[in-house]
Amino acid sequence: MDIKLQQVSYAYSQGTPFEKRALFDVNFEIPSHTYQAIIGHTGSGKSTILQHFNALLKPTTGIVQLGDRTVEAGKKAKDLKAVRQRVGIVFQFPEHQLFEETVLKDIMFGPMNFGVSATEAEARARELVRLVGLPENVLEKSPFDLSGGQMRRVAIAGVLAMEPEVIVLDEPTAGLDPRGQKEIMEMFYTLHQERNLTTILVTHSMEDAARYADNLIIMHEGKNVLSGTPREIFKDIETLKQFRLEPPRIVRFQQKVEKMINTSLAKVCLTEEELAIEMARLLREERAES
Ligand SMILES: Nc1ncnc2c1ncn2[C@@H]1O[C@H](COP(=O)(O)OP(=O)(O)OP(=O)(O)O)[C@@H](O)[C@H]1O
Repeated sequence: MDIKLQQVSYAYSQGTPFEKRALFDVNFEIPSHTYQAIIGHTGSGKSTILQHFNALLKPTTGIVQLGDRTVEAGKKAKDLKAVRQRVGIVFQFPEHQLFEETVLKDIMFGPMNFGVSATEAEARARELVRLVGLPENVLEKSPFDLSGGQMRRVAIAGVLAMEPEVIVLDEPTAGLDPRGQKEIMEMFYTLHQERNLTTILVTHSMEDAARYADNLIIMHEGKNVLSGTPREIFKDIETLKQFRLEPPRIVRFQQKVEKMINTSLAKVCLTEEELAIEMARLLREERAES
């Protein structure tokens, strides 16, 4: 399902003395099956936008198109329940929302609430605990007896149990150790590839945005100011600085190397592996010349 925002503005507490405009005429489209990263400095409007992806917030002005459903300022939208099944949101620290006595019940809760049979919901839970990297015996445990990292995985399994077409990830690795962070990011990338899951990652990590996303949407002061592939976006460090963003460490390192050897590499490298390959190519060319 495609998501399209047209001239979307949003104000918190509209019409009160506390009114706070958080989005201004935001326009972009997220085609099905793509992996998008939304990046921007603190307060740029990322969390406000993501709540429009399943109509938790409705625009103050403008139109949000969620597949065949239209959410429009001042109009009543039909059948948002179906949209909420199709778009799963993994909020920051999703483990805070766990509440059932057992992991099994917690993962089954969402699908059963949407009319899935207990047998089917249990089958999904058994498959998903494995997929998120937990042993099957956690199913009978209380979620509150698990470690923070394990609780995070249970909460993610609960969102996946709804079998969404789109998954929205709000800083999904916040607070995890580096190994846990990598495992979770790799798991979502595998899901994106193997199940064609449209993935929207809201992140402060330029490294994750560079490594995983097909396209980046840059937010600044409530507006979408820039969009493009990671290579396009991270090529222009000066523009990024205007939006108070820095490119990934590896791109900054490449710049340092280029200054040292007084040569530009053929492309912006987004990972250490890419930079190593480019440097090896340079060495081969130099050997061939001499
Ligand atoms: N519930 C709220 N009531 C009033 N203003 C809010 C509320 N939530 C967010 N804001 C304001 O809206 C603006 C956008 O906030 P938002 O949380 O969407 O930004 P963000 O890019 O997600 O920030 P962060 O990276 O810190 O999570 C900010 O100025 C923020 O202070």
